[in-house]
Amino acid sequence: MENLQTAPMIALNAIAKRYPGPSRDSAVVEALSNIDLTIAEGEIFGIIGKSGAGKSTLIRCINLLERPSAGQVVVAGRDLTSLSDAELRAARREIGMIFQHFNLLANRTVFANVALPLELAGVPRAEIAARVDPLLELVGLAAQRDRYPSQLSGGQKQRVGIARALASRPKVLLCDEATSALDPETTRSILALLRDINRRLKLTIVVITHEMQVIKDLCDRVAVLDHGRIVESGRVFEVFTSPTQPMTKTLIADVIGHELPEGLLERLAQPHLQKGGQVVRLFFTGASADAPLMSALTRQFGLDVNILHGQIDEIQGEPFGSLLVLLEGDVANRQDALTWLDQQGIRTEVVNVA
Ligand SMILES: Nc1ncnc2c1ncn2[C@@H]1O[C@H](COP(=O)(O)OP(=O)(O)OP(=O)(O)O)[C@@H](O)[C@H]1O
Repeated sequence: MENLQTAPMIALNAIAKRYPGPSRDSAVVEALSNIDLTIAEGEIFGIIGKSGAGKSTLIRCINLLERPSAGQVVVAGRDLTSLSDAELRAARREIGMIFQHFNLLANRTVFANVALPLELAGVPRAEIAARVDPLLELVGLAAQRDRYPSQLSGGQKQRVGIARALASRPKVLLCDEATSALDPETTRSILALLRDINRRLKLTIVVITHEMQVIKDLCDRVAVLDHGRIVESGRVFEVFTSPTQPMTKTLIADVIGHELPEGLLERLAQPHLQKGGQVVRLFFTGASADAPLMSALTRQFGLDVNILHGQIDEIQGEPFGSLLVLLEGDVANRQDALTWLDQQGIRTEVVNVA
């Protein structure tokens, strides 16, 4: 079986990027500091961070649209920072890029937009047609072949962008806020297309976005940037369900629903709820989400369990969620139950509602 961990497609080694400050006397802007990142062949990797964290700078360092002030950028085994201009132009053909505002040429048809990188690379006419038509088929735009960008929807324009990026048969696709200008339904269809081409072409995809739902639906791994540094990284499931850094928690708060609904805590503060009981939040991930816990708490520890609130979600088929329960019963038994839950791999949080 193929092991994606063995072949790094992208390695960023100790990357730094400094920009001159806005005026002669102002301090240098440290847009990126000491970035080490390895992305495996065939992976879909997300980079998130607040505005100004350095996401655009980082993704543009991967194809050297921005030249790092220090460090090495290795793509498909080649150190791009050591190449001559001509070598770099050739190496860039292995790295496609798509953009938030599509960047299509208005006076060219769909076909001619996709053909452009091949024309620039001197590919013969007959071969261009033989390569572009299957790409239009792949992105679902065969019927729009001779239309102009102004005659297309946003989603169709991004499909042209994707086909154009794929024209030079890249190994890596960089996506710079590629769905941020699209409505949710169109976003889903573009993400499905990206997943499809990732699988069919074994394309390595790097995504920067402020849309956490995109990371949740699309990416295998994610890195969190804060002030130009990677503060947390790992599998999307781990990072989103067990974030360790405050910045990560802030970024994912809306999409993961760790916050309890407004008004619920107020209702919980009612004195009769608290008498002889304790409000506890149980966090489930993966296999533990399916375990028959409630009956175990009742049978093994003699507790009454009332479910007050619950939510279940999944990240690419892996379930996770939380349950807010009122545990009633003997204090020692409640304590034993919490210890037991911990041993079952269930994180618990006693909710202070006083
Ligand atoms: N060409 C430039 N000259 C000077 N400073 C720059 C330049 N490009 C970016 N910066 C600065 O570098 C830092 C990182 O910017 P960057 O655009 O990479 O962040 P970002 O995370 O992509 O933000 P956003 O989500 O708002 O696009 C910011 O402080 C920004 O002002």
